[in-house]
Amino acid sequence: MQKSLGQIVVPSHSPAAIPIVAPSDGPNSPTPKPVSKPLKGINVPKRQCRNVIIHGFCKYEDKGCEFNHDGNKPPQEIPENKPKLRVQSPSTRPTTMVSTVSADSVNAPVFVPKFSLEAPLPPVSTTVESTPNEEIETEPLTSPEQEYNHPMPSLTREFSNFSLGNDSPTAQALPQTPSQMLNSMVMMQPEQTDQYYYMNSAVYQRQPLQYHLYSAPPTRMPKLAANQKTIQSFFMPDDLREQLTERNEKVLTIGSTHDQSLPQEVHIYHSLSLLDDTSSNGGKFFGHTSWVYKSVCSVDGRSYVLVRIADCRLANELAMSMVENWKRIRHCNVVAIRDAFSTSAFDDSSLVFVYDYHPCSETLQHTHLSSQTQTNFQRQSQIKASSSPHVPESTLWSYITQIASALKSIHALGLAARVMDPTKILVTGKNRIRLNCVCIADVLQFDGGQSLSRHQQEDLLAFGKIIVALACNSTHSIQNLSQSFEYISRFYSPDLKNTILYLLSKPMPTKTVDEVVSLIGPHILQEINGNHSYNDTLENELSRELENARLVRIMSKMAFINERPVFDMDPSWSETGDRYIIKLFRDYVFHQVDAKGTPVVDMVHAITCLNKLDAGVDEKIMLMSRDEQSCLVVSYKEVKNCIINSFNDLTSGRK
Ligand SMILES: Nc1ncnc2c1ncn2[C@@H]1O[C@H](COP(=O)(O)OP(=O)(O)OP(=O)(O)O)[C@@H](O)[C@H]1O
Repeated sequence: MQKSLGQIVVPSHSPAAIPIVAPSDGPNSPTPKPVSKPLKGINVPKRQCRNVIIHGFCKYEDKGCEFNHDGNKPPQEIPENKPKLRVQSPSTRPTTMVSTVSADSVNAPVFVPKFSLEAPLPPVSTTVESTPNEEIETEPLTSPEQEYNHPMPSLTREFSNFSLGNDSPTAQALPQTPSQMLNSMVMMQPEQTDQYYYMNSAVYQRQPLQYHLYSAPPTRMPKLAANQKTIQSFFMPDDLREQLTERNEKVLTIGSTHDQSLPQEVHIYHSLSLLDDTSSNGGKFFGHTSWVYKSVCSVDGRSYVLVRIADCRLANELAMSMVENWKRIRHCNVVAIRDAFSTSAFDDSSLVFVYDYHPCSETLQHTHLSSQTQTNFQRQSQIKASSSPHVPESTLWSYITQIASALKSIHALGLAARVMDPTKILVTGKNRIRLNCVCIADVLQFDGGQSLSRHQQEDLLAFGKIIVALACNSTHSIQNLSQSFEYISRFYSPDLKNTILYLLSKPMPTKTVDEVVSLIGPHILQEINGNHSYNDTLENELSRELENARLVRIMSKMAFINERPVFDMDPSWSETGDRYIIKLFRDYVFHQVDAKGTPVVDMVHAITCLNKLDAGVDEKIMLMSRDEQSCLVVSYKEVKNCIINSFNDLTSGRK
């Protein structure tokens, strides 16, 4: 038999995923039907046209419709060489699987016309099986090439509908309570309604993450066969997923709405919440009270940090020009400043500096030098050399490298950090640090850059003090340097001690951050190596998740279509035409049973099938109806087209 697009031939090696079982003879089928394979030279009686049965006439009677249009006459014979498309019951030919369904049949819906009789009949494609040995004649809707070459832009549009992120401005401005939701519904005209509006909305209070629900892989894995994989191998490690989920959660969390003291809106920022709620008096910044808020920008929908300097009036208007200078610094170890403005929204004259928000960040002070983590410095001398230091040397070198790198960029642009303090350095994730609150000092104590070199020398000095504090695990260590160096010599390498000595040495013109960088050269290489390895690990994880994102999209589309009770006024919409194929495919992927009727729960099978479906490969599979009365051989590509068509139907705006 010739393979063509219009005819499906089951490949001999086709994986018969659902065993082909002869149907049991029900009460309604007392006699087995004869094999209906059209034999060469024998004419087959022509069958009654369904359009005549349903509508009383067939518009295509004179336009090539090959079926019998004379309701009372017995079916005629058709010429033997006329191409015939049919589905045969698997019961009749269980071994050769004569599923001579047209490939186009996957697009066939359909006895129920969607359009009125006056309107042109929907051009449906050639044939589909609904029960064994039944055929329906149709005209192809589009050429197969047209169907398979689905335009990319429309595909992209469809996928963009699946955006579940909440980082769009629309998503951020969503109603939070059901009553707000109701109000917004009332106010919205039907044509304004975004059909995905509520998909993105956080209507209910977000619940805290249930970390205990994340299960780790068993500690002892059973020995796996070569073709077996653990379920964990498909997904990213739990700890990484937890970390990323927690960050996403932090970004989405909007502060307590009960804090009425905060303004609803400050400039273009709303949903303010205090980031540091431990102190009721705020922090101190060059003698000014400061507050740190997380907020959402109404322009781009992203979260930002607002550092507010309360009750502050600038003596020199030029001071704000420093913000533009600082905006030029885009460095991975500096929290980027985005904007600065003065405002009376807090019922005073406040200066507000806007920074990028890095969720789940802690200050260096909090991570290593808080009252709980600090060791009593007086007892340091009693600590034995055999015990390990509080901050491992590799971590200290990582910090030194990152701070040196940040300072190098800052000093190179003719600026000084001036915020070298453990409370102004953020730690995010493992050893990832960033200088925070840059620029504020330059604005509050504006001097037109006259004391730049002094400030740069102070940066290096403060850098040295931070490392001493971290190494000795005490902020007081700097007050007793001889004891501190004794401790450092005991626990850390001479390289580290020399670097600290250099940073704490007397300020002089030759003492620059460039010198520091050359001093720590070998450790920078180590840091680069570590970063590359970590990047490789993350990329590896990303590549696996990439597949998962594809699968979620295609599964979501299937879920939108399958078992939909009513669409287009048609209660059987999800059971007919393209949708029927999708349903059978869903059964093929997820609802298989073995010979004993036990469910086959095979993740590898499901993921492989879904990947092939998403890629739209030409490989053919055999789908079988639930009553096992009919089977259909289709390619993944055809199933994918069915999904695309049906999803387009759903999203075309028809009611
Ligand atoms: N850009 C940012 N991204 C994410 N979190 C931040 C950012 N800036 C600050 N934070 C968080 O806000 C908290 C408060 O910041 P702040 O600068 O006031 O630190 P602090 O330790 O309270 O210092 P101070 O004692 O001077 O008030 C920090 O602990 C940090 O977790």
